[in-house]
Amino acid sequence: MATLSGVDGKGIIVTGGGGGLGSAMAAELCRLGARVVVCGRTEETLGQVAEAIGAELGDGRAFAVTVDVRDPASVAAMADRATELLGAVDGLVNNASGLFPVKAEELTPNGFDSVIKIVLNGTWHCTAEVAGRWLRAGRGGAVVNVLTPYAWMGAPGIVHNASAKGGVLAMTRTLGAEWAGRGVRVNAVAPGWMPVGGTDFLAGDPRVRRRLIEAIPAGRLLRAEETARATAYLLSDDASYVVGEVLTIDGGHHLSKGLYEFLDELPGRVS
Ligand SMILES: CCC/C=C/C(=O)SCCNC(=O)CCNC(=O)[C@H](O)C(C)(C)COP(=O)([O-])OP(=O)([O-])OC[C@H]1O[C@@H](n2cnc3c(N)ncnc32)[C@H](O)[C@@H]1OP(=O)([O-])[O-]
Ligand SMILES: NC(=O)C1=CN([C@@H]2O[C@H](COP(=O)(O)OP(=O)(O)OC[C@H]3O[C@@H](n4cnc5c(N)ncnc54)[C@H](OP(=O)(O)O)[C@@H]3O)[C@@H](O)[C@H]2O)C=CC1
Repeated sequence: MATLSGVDGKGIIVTGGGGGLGSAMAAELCRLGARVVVCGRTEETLGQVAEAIGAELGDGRAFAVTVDVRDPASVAAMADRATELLGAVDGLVNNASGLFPVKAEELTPNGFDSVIKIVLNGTWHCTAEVAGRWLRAGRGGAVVNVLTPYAWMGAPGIVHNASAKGGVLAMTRTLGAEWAGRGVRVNAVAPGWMPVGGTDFLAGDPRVRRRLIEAIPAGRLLRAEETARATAYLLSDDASYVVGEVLTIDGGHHLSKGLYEFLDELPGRVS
C-alpha cells in the first residue's frame, strides 16, 4: 500500500520553538518522525520544550539552540549548531514573531521597526542563511513560513505585524519561484486562531472565545497540531511540486459566513 512520505527522518529547524505554536509544532513534527532544533531567545523555555519532547519520545529528537533572528551573525551560529546536532538540516519553519495591539496613529517609528525586524527581517535572515547553504551545497530543502490570513486581508490594530506578514507572503512567492529549479521550495501556512501563544489571552476569556468562534464557519478554534500537520506536508517530499503556495487553515474564517447566517430571514426565500 502506498503511504505518504511525511517528515520521517528529516532534520528541521523551528524558530520561535519555545512559543505556543512553535512548541506544539516541534512536538508534532517529532511525533511524525522528524528531529528538530527549537530556537529562540529564551534558553529556559527552549530547554523545557526539548525536555518535554525527550520525555515523550526519547532522547535525541529535539534540541534547544538560542538565536536572535534579528541578527544575521546569531542566525549563522544557530545554523552551524543545528547542523552539528541534526547531522543535516532538511527544513526550516519560520515561526518566530512579535506584536502588540496598538492603534496605527499611536504606533511610534521604533514600535513599527521592532516588529518588522523580528517578522520580516528575521524571516529573511533565517531563510537566506539556511537556504543559502542548501544552494551552495547543490542540495534541496524546504522552507515553510508561518503567516496568517491577515497577510492579505489586513489586520486593523496590528498594522506592524500585518505589514510584516504581507512582506513575508511576497517573499514566499518570490523565493518560491526563484529557487524552485534548484530544489529549494518556499511555501507558507496561514493558520487561523489557535488558543496558544500570542492569542492565548484572547481565547482564554470565555466571552471573547465565543465571539471569535461565532465568526468562524467551522465553528471552533484551530488546534496547533493541525497547523503542524499542514506544515509537515509542505516540508515533505509529497509537496515536491508545491512552490510559493500558501496553505490556509482557518476553518473558512477569512471567507466569512456571508449571507448564510441570514438565509432563513431573507425576503422572498422559499423554504
Ligand atoms: C493576533 C493573531 C496572530 C498572533 C500572532 C502572534 O501571536 S505573534 C507573537 C506574539 N508574542 C509576542 O509578541 C511576544 C514577544 N513580544 C515582544 O518581544 C515585544 O512585544 C516586541 C514585539 C515589541 C519586541 O520587543 P523589543 O524588545 O524589540 O521592543 P521594545 O520593548 O524595545 O519596544 C520597541 C518599541 O515598541 C514600542 N512598544 C512595545 N510595546 C508596545 C505596546 N504594547 N504599545 C505601544 N508601543 C509598544 C515601545 O514603546 C518602543 O517604541 P519607542 O517607545 O522606543 O518609540
Ligand atoms: N496564536 C495564534 O492564534 C496565531 C499565531 N500565528 C503565528 O504563529 C507564530 C507563533 O505565534 P504564537 O505561538 O502565537 O506566539 P508566541 O509569542 O508564543 O511565539 C513567538 C515566538 O517567537 C520568538 N521570538 C520573538 N522574537 C524573537 C527573536 N528576535 N529571535 C528569535 N525568536 C524570537 C519568541 O521567543 P523568545 O521571546 O524567547 O525569543 C516566541 O517563542 C507567529 O508567526 C504568529 O504570527 C498565526 C495565526 C494565529
